[in-house]
Amino acid sequence: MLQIAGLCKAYGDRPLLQTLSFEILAGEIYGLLGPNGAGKTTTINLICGLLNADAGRILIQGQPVAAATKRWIGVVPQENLLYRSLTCAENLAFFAQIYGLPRSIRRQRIQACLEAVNLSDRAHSPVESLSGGMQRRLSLAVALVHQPQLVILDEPTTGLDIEARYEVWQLIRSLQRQGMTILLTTHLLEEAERLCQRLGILKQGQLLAEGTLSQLRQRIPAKEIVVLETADEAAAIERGQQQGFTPRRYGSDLAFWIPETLDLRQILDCFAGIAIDSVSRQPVKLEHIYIEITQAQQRRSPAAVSNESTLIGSNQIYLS
Ligand SMILES: Nc1ncnc2c1ncn2[C@@H]1O[C@H](COP(=O)(O)OP(=O)(O)OP(=O)(O)O)[C@@H](O)[C@H]1O
Repeated sequence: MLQIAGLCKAYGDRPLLQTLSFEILAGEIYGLLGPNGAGKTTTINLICGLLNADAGRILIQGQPVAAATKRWIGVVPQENLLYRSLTCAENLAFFAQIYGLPRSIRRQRIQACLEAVNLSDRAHSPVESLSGGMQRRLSLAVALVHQPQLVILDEPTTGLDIEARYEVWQLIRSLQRQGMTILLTTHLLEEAERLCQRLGILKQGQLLAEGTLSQLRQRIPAKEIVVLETADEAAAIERGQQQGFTPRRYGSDLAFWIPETLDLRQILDCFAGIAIDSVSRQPVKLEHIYIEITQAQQRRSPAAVSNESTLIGSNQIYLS
């Protein structure tokens, strides 16, 4: 559906995208992940034809970006681009007109789009009276009005509460069921883990890794991750390494990759003689993989692991 090959883009003399290449298959949800400033929105703007590349190629259904390909794409930008004083139906009518939808089908498309995002009962409500979640759903309806084949969602649930987020996730899945291809950027790794079939991890304009979750998971050869709280971290790191555990720091947590499944008693036995205040065990999650990939360059030694703060949920077991 979408092929990107050798894409380069600089802002002034500052290179941003550096020979970026990836492909999105028809019907999949592809997650483009990466830290702030990695180049995700720039990539989206290039796909939409809002920016011109310095080098490289973008093909949408085999066609280079042009007026025709723009009609195949629906975009939900990071910020909702809605007319706040107009109603939901009026906003959709405006964008339907911009896309040149014939008057004869406009009304029916507007109704279908409102229905698709569960806003039929708010058709005549002004945007400014809608909750944040409803406004986000209306943005999605706007992106669908011209029946695109590729839907691009730039951080679709940032700032939404959990219920609104679930609703948007449900909508995204229903778009996929209807045969649409979806490119999604997000900082919410749980969102990516739940929705995306394949993921690309972008940093400083380069794709550091790409694949399904299970392919990316191979970056961490561990059955589980154990987080220890101890006053004697140096001794714990040394002991962990002697046991074949790989130490990592996630935020302020000292963690170890455990290559086999051990019960709590076996874990404690491995650290016998070291005062351990608590042990928590976690499955390997996308958060761990993402940190491993994006911080690989910064890591100097196993103990000097990153201080970048990332919180990872845990089932903490406190001892005594
Ligand atoms: N028009 C522009 N002129 C100059 N620099 C720009 C322009 N647009 C973006 N940048 C810079 O390019 C870098 C990448 O921006 P971009 O918005 O593509 O990143 P991103 O991965 O989407 O980040 P975020 O996750 O914060 O949205 C940033 O440092 C940004 O400040």
